[in-house]
Amino acid sequence: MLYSTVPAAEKRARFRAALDSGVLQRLPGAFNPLSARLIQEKGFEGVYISGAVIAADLGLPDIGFTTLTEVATRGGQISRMTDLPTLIDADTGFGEPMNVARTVQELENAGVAGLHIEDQVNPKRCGHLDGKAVVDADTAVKRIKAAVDARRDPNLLVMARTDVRGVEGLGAAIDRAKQLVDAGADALFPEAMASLEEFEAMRAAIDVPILANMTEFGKSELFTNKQLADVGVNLVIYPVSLLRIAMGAAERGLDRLVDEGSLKGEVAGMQTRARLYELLDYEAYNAFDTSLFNFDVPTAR
Ligand SMILES: C[C@](O)(C(=O)O)[C@H](CC(=O)O)C(=O)O
Ligand SMILES: [Mg+2]
Repeated sequence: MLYSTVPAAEKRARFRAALDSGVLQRLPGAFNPLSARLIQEKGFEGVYISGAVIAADLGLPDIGFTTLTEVATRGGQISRMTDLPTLIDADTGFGEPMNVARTVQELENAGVAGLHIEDQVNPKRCGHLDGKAVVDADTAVKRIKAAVDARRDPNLLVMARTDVRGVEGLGAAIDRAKQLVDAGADALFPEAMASLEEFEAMRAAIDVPILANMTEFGKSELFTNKQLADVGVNLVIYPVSLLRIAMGAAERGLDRLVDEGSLKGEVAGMQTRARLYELLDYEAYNAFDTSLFNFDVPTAR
């Protein structure tokens, strides 16, 4: 009830240990706090908090409109709903290296287990689109150094994301990755990798955990967990997938309502009231007041 009782420091320590375990960590993106509970219940190892989803949720394109306050607030709302570690998208760090330092402290306060900072210029864009641009190595390194120096919990995972692959190719991306790891990055997010061989080459070049971004409609094929584990990938994110699934279902439902004048035909595919209450742990709130859950809930699933 109310929810996670696991302190952020403990989640971070567990995340570090899990990344060392050799087991692929699967992090679906929570599109709201409630979906983070679903992710935990289904047995995933962590929860991703996507910048693209936070922006889309606000009806904005993912080009750097969201503020640190909005992202940290959402990070806190989602992190408090799960015992799992959360990894949050800190975009370019919301400004200059000095701003990156503040970003890290605010996200740390929000209770996330890790965050990633990317080397795109502002305004940034989705890493799987053409026409993006990256900052020079010196600026990218400064962002990571500022992040590492600013954290107060040494277990807060500072992940460097490089977008160089889509701009200058794999060789340049590997060079950039090495510089970011030398700057103190605990893990690496090589964006828009084109093949398993590219992940393999990145794996051979650096010795920190590597993330694969299995975003749909992007530059990477949707590899299986086994394919990714076999080439030495340590974490995989499905950043926007649950939002896409939910919005797809919402659109189909609305079309049916227009066509049929009722949602009767949709009910079988809906989450039931019973299941929603189960996820909310509704019954547990009787601990405060036993009159709260004194009714029958239809159990049909
Ligand atoms: C991972 C990502 O940064 C995100 O914000 O979720 C996006 C995802 C997407 O737009 O598909 C990205 O730049 O890859
Ligand atoms: Mg993003």
